[in-house]
Amino acid sequence: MKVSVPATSANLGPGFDSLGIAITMKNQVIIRPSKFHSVSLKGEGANNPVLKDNNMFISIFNDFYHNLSHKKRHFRFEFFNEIPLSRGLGSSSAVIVSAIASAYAIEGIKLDKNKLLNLALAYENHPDNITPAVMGGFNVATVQDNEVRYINKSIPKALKAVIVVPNRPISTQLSRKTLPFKYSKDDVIFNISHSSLLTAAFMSEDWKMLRTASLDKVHQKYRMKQMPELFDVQKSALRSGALMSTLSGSGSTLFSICFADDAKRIEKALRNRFSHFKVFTSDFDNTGVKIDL
Ligand SMILES: Nc1ncnc2c1ncn2[C@@H]1O[C@H](COP(=O)(O)OP(=O)(O)OP(=O)(O)O)[C@@H](O)[C@H]1O
Ligand SMILES: N[C@@H](CCO)C(=O)O
Repeated sequence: MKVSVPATSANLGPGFDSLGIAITMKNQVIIRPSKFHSVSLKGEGANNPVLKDNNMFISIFNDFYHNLSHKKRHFRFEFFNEIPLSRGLGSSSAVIVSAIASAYAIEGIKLDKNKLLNLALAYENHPDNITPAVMGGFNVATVQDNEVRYINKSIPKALKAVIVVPNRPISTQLSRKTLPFKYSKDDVIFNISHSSLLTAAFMSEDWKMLRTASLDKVHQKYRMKQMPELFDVQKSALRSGALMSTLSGSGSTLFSICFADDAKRIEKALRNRFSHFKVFTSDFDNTGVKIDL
């Protein structure tokens, strides 16, 4: 059985804890019944001993598997990870979503995507990464009465993402602690209006509006101060023709959206200037989690 889950970029500027989008970069796991428990890891995190010995996927999978099945079985887990850890591309959401989906699939139980999303919420209480990880595309989401309420929109092929991944991680948990406890009324109004405009721009495919609509006063500047070079990455991306450029999730990745025809030029400009970072272009994913039995 094989499960794959896309990487995601959350917030998209002003939509803190609410907006998120999926790209084609993904994590994949193949699970087979086996005489003994064993784990193989390829790609991102392959040399990280924590992922072998105390793997978040295995512990979430076991929680669900033991509740769903009364048989005692062992499995071989083969992980192929493309999503870098703690870089703001939704690595933890991908793990949560794939572990829950796998436990149901291995027991042959069909799991509705909305139920999967609500189960994932127990492990990540903001819905902006888990919603695109499950559904694909652009998503605006909130939580009410312990349920994710969302609206989803596919992204056309005419758009691509140009992504700059710094060589230093930022933990979401720590990064959230750098944010203020209180915001001024002006900043709150600024973010509500920009997040609303950004959502409307995605829904109506008014791409020229993205640059203005993606401005934020709630989290980016506080977080980017930890790695001031990110301000230069953002300015360079916009100067090279990106439609918008925002801190991805809690960082450290800078995520730019552009017209497909401009992607190679923007990627080249960013690679020339920030050769010590990983720079690449990606398509958007409109499918979300995929399960092959
Ligand atoms: N492939 C993986 N296998 C097991 N655990 C993982 C894997 N990828 C990430 N994790 C866990 O998730 C943690 C990273 O989560 P964190 O929320 O800090 O970053 P992120 O999800 O990549 O970023 P963001 O939420 O900003 O998009 C890692 O420290 C590790 O515990
Ligand atoms: N909305 C979250 C995304 C990262 O998980 C944050 O910015 O902290």
